[in-house]
Amino acid sequence: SLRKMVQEQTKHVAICGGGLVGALNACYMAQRGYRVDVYEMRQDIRTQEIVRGRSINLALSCRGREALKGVGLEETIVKNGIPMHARMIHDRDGKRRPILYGTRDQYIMSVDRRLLNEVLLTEAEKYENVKLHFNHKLLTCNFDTGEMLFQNEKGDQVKASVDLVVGTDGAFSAVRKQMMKLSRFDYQQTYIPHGYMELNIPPSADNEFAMEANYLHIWPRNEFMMIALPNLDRSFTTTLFMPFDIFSSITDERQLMDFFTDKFPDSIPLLGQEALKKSFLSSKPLPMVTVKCEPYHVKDKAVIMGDAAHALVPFYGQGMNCGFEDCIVLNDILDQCGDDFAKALPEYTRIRNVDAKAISDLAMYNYVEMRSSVNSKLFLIRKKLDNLLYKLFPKTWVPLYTMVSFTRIRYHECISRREWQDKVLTHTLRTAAVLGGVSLLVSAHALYRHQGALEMPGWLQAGISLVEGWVRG
Ligand SMILES: Cc1cc2nc3c(=O)[nH]c(=O)nc-3n(C[C@H](O)[C@H](O)[C@H](O)COP(=O)(O)OP(=O)(O)OC[C@H]3O[C@@H](n4cnc5c(N)ncnc54)[C@H](O)[C@@H]3O)c2cc1C
Ligand SMILES: Cc1cnn(-c2ccc(OCc3ccccc3)c(C(=O)O)c2)c1-c1ccc(Cl)c(F)c1
Repeated sequence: SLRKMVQEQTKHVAICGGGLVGALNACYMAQRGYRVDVYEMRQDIRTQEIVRGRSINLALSCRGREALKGVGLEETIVKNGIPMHARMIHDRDGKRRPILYGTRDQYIMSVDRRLLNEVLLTEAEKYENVKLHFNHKLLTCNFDTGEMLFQNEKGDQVKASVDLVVGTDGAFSAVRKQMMKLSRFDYQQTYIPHGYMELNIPPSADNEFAMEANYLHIWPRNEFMMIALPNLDRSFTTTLFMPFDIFSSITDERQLMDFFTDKFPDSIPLLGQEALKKSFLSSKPLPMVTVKCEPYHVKDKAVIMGDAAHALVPFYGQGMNCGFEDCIVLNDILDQCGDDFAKALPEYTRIRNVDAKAISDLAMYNYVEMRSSVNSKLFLIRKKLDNLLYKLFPKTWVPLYTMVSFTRIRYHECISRREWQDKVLTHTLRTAAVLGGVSLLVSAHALYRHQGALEMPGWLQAGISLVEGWVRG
């Protein structure tokens, strides 16, 4: 029948992992007319009750917004987010200084992770060619036949076979695990010595934000960093980043209060002393892993995206933004290749791998930089200098953070442009210094001659002979 023919013609795709990237990608593939089955190992998060004070939020920037726009969701998400126009740097003496991210329209957004996932799942479900399967954990998949084996909540095994397996199952991806058995699959992972712990700054007594709302609050203390992003309920989700061995050295209330009084004194009244003690001493710090691998595809049968392909350390706030941008990149390539997976998948690896590695390196660079040399003074100086040079040379000195967060310049190009800018700037500054120095010497020399001074000071003679030598050389 016609229906059977159409069904044969229609690409059948399984998306393993209904997290942020999987749910978004389901919308992109549904838009292409594919038959989409999403398999998520957890239960439907939309049925779980909301736990107050446990909201996790994420910084959404340009790349992620563009991806949401591609499926008509940007407005919905922006409406439910809070713009952050600047960083608010907290000094140890409690002083707070804002540094703008750029112009009025250059801001990042604080969005609630759970709400984002729910909106994406609900949007995906609206497509009649999308089916969501919760409580389905992928066990194995066969890249020759497209067969997949799941385990459902009853412990039964469920089989499925499709034209394309999409692995969006996160940093510990089962699809990637299968790929690792194949020859010439490169893989590397690194756990960093820092852990992170989420704390909560509740609204103030009169139910207002306890700090300025439209800011990314940062307490940079070299090897300790803390950030706070605002929530719609006027609380701030606060994340403390610290080496695991420091976490484990704080075992009682005294040690905890000594530590916070020394490092983050202004945050104690905001977090609430009793709440801080309770949540810190009852939580375990979580690990952060970075994963790099190549290729992202297997023949015309499988592709991995999001954290499954490139888990980043969170020191650039780009993991989700990068995973969302993966969806645009693959969608554009499918347009160019006319939905021919044999062509599109190798092209996806060729294009995306170099950019994912670039943002992974940038995130790790930020981690190393901030851990080793960035306290609040230096944070301020570097960002103010960045903004000043950007004002003076808007075409040549675009801060790296601006390129990464407010443009869709390919991640690897952000690095090469930055290196070029550094070269240009150091060359310009050196030339200016030399020219400045030479003109200083020449005018000083002329001044002395004019005043008939016979004996020129030694530094002037040395400088003049240096310049003569340089000019002759
Ligand atoms: C502390 C911290 C702060 C962060 N802050 C930011 C930020 O500010 N901005 C930003 O852009 N990013 C941020 N990130 C990164 C962001 O959280 C991730 O990049 C993003 O969640 C990746 O989405 P994903 O869908 O690829 O993976 P995940 O969100 O991990 O989703 C994977 C899904 O797959 C499911 N799954 C796993 N295994 C299986 C299986 N075998 N079968 C079926 N389903 C499976 C999981 O249940 C999950 O639902 C942060 C990360 C951390 C750790
Ligand atoms: C969630 C999120 C969204 N963006 N950023 C972010 C990251 C780095 C930044 O600068 C690095 C730097 C500052 C000073 C010197 C070198 C590098 C800036 C900035 O420029 O404001 C903003 C984060 C974030 C995530 C974790 C930590 Cl620990 C953190 F502090 C911020």
